[in-house]
Amino acid sequence: MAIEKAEVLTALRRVKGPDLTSNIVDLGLVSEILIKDNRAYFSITVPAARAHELEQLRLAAEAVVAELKGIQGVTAVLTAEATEGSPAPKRTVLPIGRAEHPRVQAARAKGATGDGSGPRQAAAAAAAGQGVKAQAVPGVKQIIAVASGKGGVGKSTIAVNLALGLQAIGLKVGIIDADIYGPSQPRLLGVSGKPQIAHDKVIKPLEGWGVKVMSMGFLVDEDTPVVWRGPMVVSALSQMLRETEWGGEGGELDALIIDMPPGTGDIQLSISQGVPLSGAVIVSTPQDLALIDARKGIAMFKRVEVPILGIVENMSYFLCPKCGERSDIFGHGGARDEARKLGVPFLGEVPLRMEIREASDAGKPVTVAEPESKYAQLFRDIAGQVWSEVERAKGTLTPPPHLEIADGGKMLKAAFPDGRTFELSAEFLRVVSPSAEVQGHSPSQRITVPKKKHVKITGLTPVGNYAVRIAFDDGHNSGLYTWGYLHLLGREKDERWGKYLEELAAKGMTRE
Ligand SMILES: Nc1ncnc2c1ncn2[C@@H]1O[C@H](COP(=O)(O)OP(=O)(O)OP(=O)(O)O)[C@@H](O)[C@H]1O
Repeated sequence: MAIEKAEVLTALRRVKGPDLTSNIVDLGLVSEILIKDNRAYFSITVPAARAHELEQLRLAAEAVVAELKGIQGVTAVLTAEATEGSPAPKRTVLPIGRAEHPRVQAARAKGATGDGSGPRQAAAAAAAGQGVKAQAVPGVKQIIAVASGKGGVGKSTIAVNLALGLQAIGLKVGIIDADIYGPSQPRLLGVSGKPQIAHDKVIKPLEGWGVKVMSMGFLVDEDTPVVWRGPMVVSALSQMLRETEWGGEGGELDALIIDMPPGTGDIQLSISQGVPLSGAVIVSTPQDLALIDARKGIAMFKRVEVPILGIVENMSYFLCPKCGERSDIFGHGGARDEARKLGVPFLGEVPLRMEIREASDAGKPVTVAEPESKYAQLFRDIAGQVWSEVERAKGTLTPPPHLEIADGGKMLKAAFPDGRTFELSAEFLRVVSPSAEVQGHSPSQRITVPKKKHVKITGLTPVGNYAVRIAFDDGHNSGLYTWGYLHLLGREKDERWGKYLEELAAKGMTRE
């Protein structure tokens, strides 16, 4: 049954205004009520100076609406009329601490399973940073936030290429666009349309280049007033996280990237408290101002004990397409210095390049558009480091193996400190090369075919202390094999890739 605005207004008439004589509706304090998917959103105008003491009023308003039959969620915020310095009165949401909603308390006391709306409320409350411990997200192993202290630094571009880079190193990946002020992931991944609701009201995510994608843009219309987008982002994100079928047929996602809204305000804080993040990647440009904001971002994540996986310096330098000359137009190296000072990993410098922008505009990010380019390589290297940092933070980092090229290059022997030794044929390694020419994470989506039969390994180049780059005699040398990936290949080569390799063999390829 759809919730009507009139019902919400009737309920709110039970709440007395700050003067305790009349109710908040008749006092004209309640804003336009927005109802989406049986979730109600509204604001109550109060004097800015009394925001803290009127928190009870906000809670009371949420509580009376939460009692309506069929309601799925309520978000009320206190706003103040800000007239100073602006020609037209403007509403600002007051940044107040949000206490736990009584209904959430009740649901939690019941183990958050009681009346069906309890868990959802608890999840929304968790996402709203209301002191509920972040719950795990079904179908997702690790969640990585990509954040920036300010807008326009290329956060979304880095996020999508990071997702594709992670996929290229053998992981199953999804991405959520939480940037309510300008959702761009579907466009970047060349995806259009809206996700379908499958069985049991579960949302089926869209998919672009093998990456599962959900966007705030699917749930919150562009015509939603900006003042509402902040509060809505938190509950819509919670809904998207927990009601989307991330796992599905392909199995659990190894990593879900959240393209965060730019900045370090209340919304970002709520997300980082309410979502079980494995860590955060901070994107910055080299300018001092951007770095100050990046520092704020790092401080915010540290405050809520989210590990910083590292900093990426984007638009780090300009490479002249004609002469190849490099200019440090924004200054350069600031993020590297900042990372050193703050004791967080520095993940890499991404140049300002037309190819990167054009590829994004065309819905085919550079990592898939030009997989052999140095930019794609760079994103795979960044992804490799990010993943190692995630594993380090979780205590699951695979220690380096002893590697040996055997049988005249036909075989790689990998002996891991856990005592396991794997023999991986050159041809198998070539086929499962984690380069971006390999699109998609399932064997059938992989398009890599060695350029010659009986391919051999010609060289191993260690990268950091987390991966090796393997060169083959057909000229391919851009695949980055992390220790974790090599271990996985050894463990699961038959189950995951056996059938595919048989198909290749049927086409005339051999496994040795
Ligand atoms: N390294 C780069 N080289 C060239 N263009 C880039 C690069 N990184 C990002 N851009 C371009 O800069 C613009 C802004 O990038 P993007 O949308 O990724 O930034 P953002 O930080 O997510 O922005 P917002 O905060 O507004 O969401 C886009 O047009 C994008 O294509």
